[in-house]
Amino acid sequence: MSSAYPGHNIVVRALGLLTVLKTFAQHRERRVLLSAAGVAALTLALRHILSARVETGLDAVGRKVHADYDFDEFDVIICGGGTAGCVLAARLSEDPSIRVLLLEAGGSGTALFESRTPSGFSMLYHGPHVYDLRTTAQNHANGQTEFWPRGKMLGGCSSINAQMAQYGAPSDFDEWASIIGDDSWKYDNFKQYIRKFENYKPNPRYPGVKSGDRGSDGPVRIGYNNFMSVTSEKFVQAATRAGIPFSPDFNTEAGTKGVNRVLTYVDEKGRRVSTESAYLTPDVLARPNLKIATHAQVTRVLFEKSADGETRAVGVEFSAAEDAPRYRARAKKEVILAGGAIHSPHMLLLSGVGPAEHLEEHGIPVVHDLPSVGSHLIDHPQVELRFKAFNGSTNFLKPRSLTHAFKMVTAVAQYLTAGTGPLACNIGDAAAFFRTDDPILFPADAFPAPLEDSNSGPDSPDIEIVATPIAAVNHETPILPHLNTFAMHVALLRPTSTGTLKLKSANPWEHPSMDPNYCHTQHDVDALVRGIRAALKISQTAPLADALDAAATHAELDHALHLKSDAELADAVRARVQTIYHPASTCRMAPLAQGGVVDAQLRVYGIPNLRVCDVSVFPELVSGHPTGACIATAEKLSDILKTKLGRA
Ligand SMILES: Cc1cc2nc3c(=O)[nH]c(=O)nc-3n(C[C@H](O)[C@H](O)[C@H](O)COP(=O)(O)OP(=O)(O)OC[C@H]3O[C@@H](n4cnc5c(N)ncnc54)[C@H](O)[C@@H]3O)c2cc1C
Repeated sequence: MSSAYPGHNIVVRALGLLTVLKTFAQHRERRVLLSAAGVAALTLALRHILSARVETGLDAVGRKVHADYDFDEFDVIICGGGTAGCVLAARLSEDPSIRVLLLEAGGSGTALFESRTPSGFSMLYHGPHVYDLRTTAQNHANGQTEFWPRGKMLGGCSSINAQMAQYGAPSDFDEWASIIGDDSWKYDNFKQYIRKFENYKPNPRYPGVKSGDRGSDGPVRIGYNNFMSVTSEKFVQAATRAGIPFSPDFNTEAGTKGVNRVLTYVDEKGRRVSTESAYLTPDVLARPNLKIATHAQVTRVLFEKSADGETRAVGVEFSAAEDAPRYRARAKKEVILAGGAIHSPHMLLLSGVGPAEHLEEHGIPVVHDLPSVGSHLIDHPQVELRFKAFNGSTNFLKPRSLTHAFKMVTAVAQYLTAGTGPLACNIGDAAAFFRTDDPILFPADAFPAPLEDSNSGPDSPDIEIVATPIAAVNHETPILPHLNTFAMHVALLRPTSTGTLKLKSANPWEHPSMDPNYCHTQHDVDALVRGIRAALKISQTAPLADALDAAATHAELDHALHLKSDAELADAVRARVQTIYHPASTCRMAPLAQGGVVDAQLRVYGIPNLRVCDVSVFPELVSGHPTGACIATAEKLSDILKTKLGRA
């Protein structure tokens, strides 16, 4: 249930921090040091947490399911207060005539130190604020299951992501428009919603970013406010020398190819900008027509049939826990699912909307037979290449030695006083975007076999290399923690393998089964092999080559990977593929006959007042990072609904 007072949160968070530090306090001298670190960290936590607010209790918005059928009524109920959900809640409630209820399964993200601090997100991975999900065993990737974290808090994944603000190529959105047959999704029309959320202030240090290309009045602060590691700076220079042009701004009409440090969702005080922090500001939270219930998991949507036989969503059922009371709230006009790529299709299936046969298998009464719910699950697969660096690693953020603890104390002090330093590093601080048919990187004499072109247009990339000043096992545990490490994450942006999401059971508290079908197509393996070749070339180009220890031979390191044949690299891809956290497209916006779940206005086919709005509606995965397109999609739906429902 919701915590009753902010002080409770402060104590819990501070204790969490101290527990982390305590792990390393095994010797007396470390204890002295760590007390200092503990005090600094506690102060930091307090500073970030004081804004925590009392959360709305479930009783305030619903009546118990068995009490009666006279439950509280809203115009719009939003199920999921994540990246898209917070945008919808804030924008729709701008019109005082629209009564909005936002139901979120988790608590507040801004109240969490690990979320607000750009480098801290992986510390949340296996706790209560993140869905600790795993894929099914991957048949084409050595039978492995993959860790798939998803944010369970206001802001959703925008509260735990790597804060990289690159939104996808213009042709990706033109492709969306062509799939759904509606030009309002074309980049030239859709970009107004990107500009609407952006808040970029020109910076003389980055003259290449043209103010006309970036929005300046929106709620989402973007900029180069993150800390940039020395090794990633060298990566940018080496990639340029290896043949990838420098790009002053990844998000322009000219396309998204090139290399640079990344624009981030980090503000000038060095804090993460999530959609909770950007949109659910105190003035928004004070609106009498907006109610937000946290720790409120929607267990199903409620439907009624009208006299003319039309099925309408009339409300939702929700609860704090499996064994806690269930509540209901009534939606007079619209129900919007914004649970993300995993939980929006999950909510649809639990509510009886999906493939009839699959629902019947689990004993769920079929409300509407919609075969494509959960199909077309797609993700960006990646392979992490690991190197020993001479310095510059952020390994010490997970301290393992006295030296690390010293560095940590310095970093905490730097962050506290100036909002910068390694704690303000978003971890993925630089990136290169290019194509597998680039003639400079892949000359025909060395790469004679052409690959299938899976791009959305001639200027969009299909490979991204993300540079990180740390190499980690399972996304969080540093490899060789006593060494400085550096990693390049080679990600395939336009995979042709797709998979499915299905129910494991009719129990809303059991997560569905997710099969992204990694490396099902040979194309995906071959394209990743090319990406790895390019990354290895960059690793051997100055000045990055001089920053990496080419003589390091540990089995966990990839300094000798360039000696392998393509067939050996293909084996390595299947053995090492993992997620870069971008699952999408499980409730696709596409024509019904082509596997669609929602139409161009994000209405679920067959149920006109039930909509889905999050990355699950992406017709195809963008060739970049999904948050920007997700926020813009929510901005667009808000405009559509305010025109339809509002008075103002
Ligand atoms: C570790 C990580 C790093 C990433 N890095 C980047 C990056 O650098 N840049 C980028 O652009 N993208 C990044 N992404 C991807 C991006 O953050 C997501 O694609 C995007 O935020 C998803 O937004 P969404 O609205 O679809 O879902 P989410 O933001 O996941 O929101 C779904 C919300 O619904 C809630 N919910 C779920 N089920 C229910 C229910 N039954 N009832 C009530 N509430 C429910 C959840 O708790 C959550 O708050 C990253 C993701 C992760 C996990």
